[in-house]
Amino acid sequence: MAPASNQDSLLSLPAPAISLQFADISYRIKITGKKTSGAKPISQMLEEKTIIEGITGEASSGQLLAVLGPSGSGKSTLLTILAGRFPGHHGGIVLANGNRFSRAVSRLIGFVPQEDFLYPHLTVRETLTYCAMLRLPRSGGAAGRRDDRVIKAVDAVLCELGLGDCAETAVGGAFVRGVSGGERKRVSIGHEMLLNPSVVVVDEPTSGLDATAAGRMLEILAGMARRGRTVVASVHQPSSRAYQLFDVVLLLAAEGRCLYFGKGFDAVEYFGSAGFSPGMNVNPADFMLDLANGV
Ligand SMILES: Nc1ncnc2c1ncn2[C@@H]1O[C@H](COP(=O)(O)OP(=O)(O)OP(=O)(O)O)[C@@H](O)[C@H]1O
Repeated sequence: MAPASNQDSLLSLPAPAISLQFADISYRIKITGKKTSGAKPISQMLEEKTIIEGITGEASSGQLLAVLGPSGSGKSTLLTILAGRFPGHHGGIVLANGNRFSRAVSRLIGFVPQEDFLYPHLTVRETLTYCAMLRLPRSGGAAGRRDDRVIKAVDAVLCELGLGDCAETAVGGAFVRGVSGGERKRVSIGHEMLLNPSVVVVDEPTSGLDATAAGRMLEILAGMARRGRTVVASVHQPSSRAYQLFDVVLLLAAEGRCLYFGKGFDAVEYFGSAGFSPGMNVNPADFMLDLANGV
C-alpha cells in the first residue's frame, strides 16, 4: 500500500503485482423443506446441491482469466469467492501471492458485480467524482489538495476506460436517457479502478452488449491486464475474436465442475486430444460451451 504521506500519487503508482491461487474451491447448499410431524411442521433437509466442485487454478499478474460456462454453472459464485466477497463458508482456499488475504490485500482487489447501483441523474464524471470522494483514502491535507487528487483520479479512470467522450452525459436508467450499456458497465468498473486495484474481478461485463461493444469491453479488460493487473472476468458468449484476448480460460460445466483450466490458445487442442474436435472455423468459445452443455 502507498504510505499515507504519498497518497496524492496513489493513482500514478503502478498497482503492486498480485497473483491469485485457488485450490479445491467447493460450495454446496442444503435444500430444506417442511414436513409435518403430528400438527407441528418441522424442517427437514431434502438434498444437498453442489454449486462449485473442487476448482483449482491461478490468475497471474498481467493475465486476463476468462471464466466460461453455461448459465447456472457457478461463474458468479466462483468470482465472488475469488474476490474475497463471498458471504458464506466455502471449501478450499484462495491465496494472494501465496498468502491468505490480509486487509491490505483485500483493498487491492476490486470486484464488479453483475448488477450495478448507479444514480441515473448524475453524469459519468459526477458519478466517479462522488465515488472517489467517498472511497479514496483521506490525505489529511487542505480541501483544495483533496479536490485535486479526486480530479486526477477521475481523469485517469475516464482515460483508462475510454469514457472521455461521455464524461458529461447522464448515466441514465429505466426512465432517464443516458449512456450506452457498454459505457454504463465501464462506469461500474471505474468505481473499482479509482482505488488503483491490483486485481480486478468482473462478473459478466459483456452481458446485454452487442458483439462490438462486448469486444471493446474485453479489449479494455485485456489492456488492464497488459499494464500489470490481474483480471478475472466471467464471460457469457465471447466471439472468436474476443476469445483471442483470453490468456487463461476456466471452463465450468453443470454443478460447478471444471472441464478445462489452461491457456486459452491450447483449449481446442486439449479437447481434440480427448476425442472432441470442432468443425472447421468454429468459434472455440461456442465449441467449449457446447461441450459444457453436453451437446
Ligand atoms: N443461495 C442459493 N440458494 C439456492 N441456489 C443457489 C444459491 N446461490 C446460487 N444458487 C444456484 O447456484 C447455481 C450457480 O449460480 P451462479 O449465479 O453462480 O451461476 P452463473 O454461472 O453465474 O449463472 P448466470 O450465467 O446465469 O449468471 C445456480 O443454479 C443458482 O440457482
